[in-house]
Amino acid sequence: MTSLFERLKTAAADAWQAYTHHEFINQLEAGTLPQAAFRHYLVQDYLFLLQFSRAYALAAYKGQTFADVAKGQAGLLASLEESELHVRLCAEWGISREEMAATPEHPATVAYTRYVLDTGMRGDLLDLHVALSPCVVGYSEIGKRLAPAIQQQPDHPYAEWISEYASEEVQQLAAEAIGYIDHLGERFLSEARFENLAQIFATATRMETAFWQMGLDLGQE
Ligand SMILES: Cc1ncc(CO)c(N)n1
Repeated sequence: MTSLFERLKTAAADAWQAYTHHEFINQLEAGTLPQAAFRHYLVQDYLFLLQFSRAYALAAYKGQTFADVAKGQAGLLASLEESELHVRLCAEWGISREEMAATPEHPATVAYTRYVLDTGMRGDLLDLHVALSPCVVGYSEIGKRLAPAIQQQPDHPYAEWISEYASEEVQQLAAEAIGYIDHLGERFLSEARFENLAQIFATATRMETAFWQMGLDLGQE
C-alpha cells in the first residue's frame, strides 16, 4: 500500500513541483540569485524558524507517548540549530542577530507560520505533522538536488546554504519525518480524513512557494 506521505505528495504534485523548482531555487543553484534576495529571504527565514520551533513545541505538547514528545523536541532543537546558520551567514554581511529579530515579519512569513500553528491548535498530532512536513522534506530534496552545483563550482556563493540542506543530518531528519507521518497515519488515519489532510499538505506547500517568491520580490526592491 502506498504510504500516507506519498499519497499526500502525489495529491499535491503540481504544488510540490512549483515549490521545489521555484525560480528562487533555480537562480540559487546557478549562483545568479541576487544577494539582496537571498539576504531578505534569510532574515525572514530566521523569523520563520522562531515560529516553527514553537510549532514543534506544540507537537511535543500534543504528543501522547514519550516517542511523540521526543519527536517534537527533536524538531524544536533542529529549528534552533538551523537558525544559527542564518545568524552565521547574516553576520558575514554585518547583519546582527538583534537586527534580524527586529525586522518586521513579511506577510508570507506570518501566513505560513501562523497557518501551521493554527492547524496544530485546531487539529491533532497528525494534522500538525502533515502541516510541518513540506518544510523539512522539501528542503532536503532541494539540498540533495543542488549538491552537485557546489562540487562543480567550489566558490559557489551559496555553498554553505546548499551544503547545510544537502547534509546527511537534514536527509536523515526528512526520512524520519516521512516515516513518522506514515506511523501517525497508521495510528490516526481514517479515509474520511484524507481529503482534509491533503488540503493541509497542499496549503503548506503553496506557502513554501510564496516564501520563495517573497525572497525574489524583496530582492528587487
Ligand atoms: C520556509 C522554510 N521552509 C523550510 C525550511 C527548512 O527547515 C526553512 N528553513 N524555511
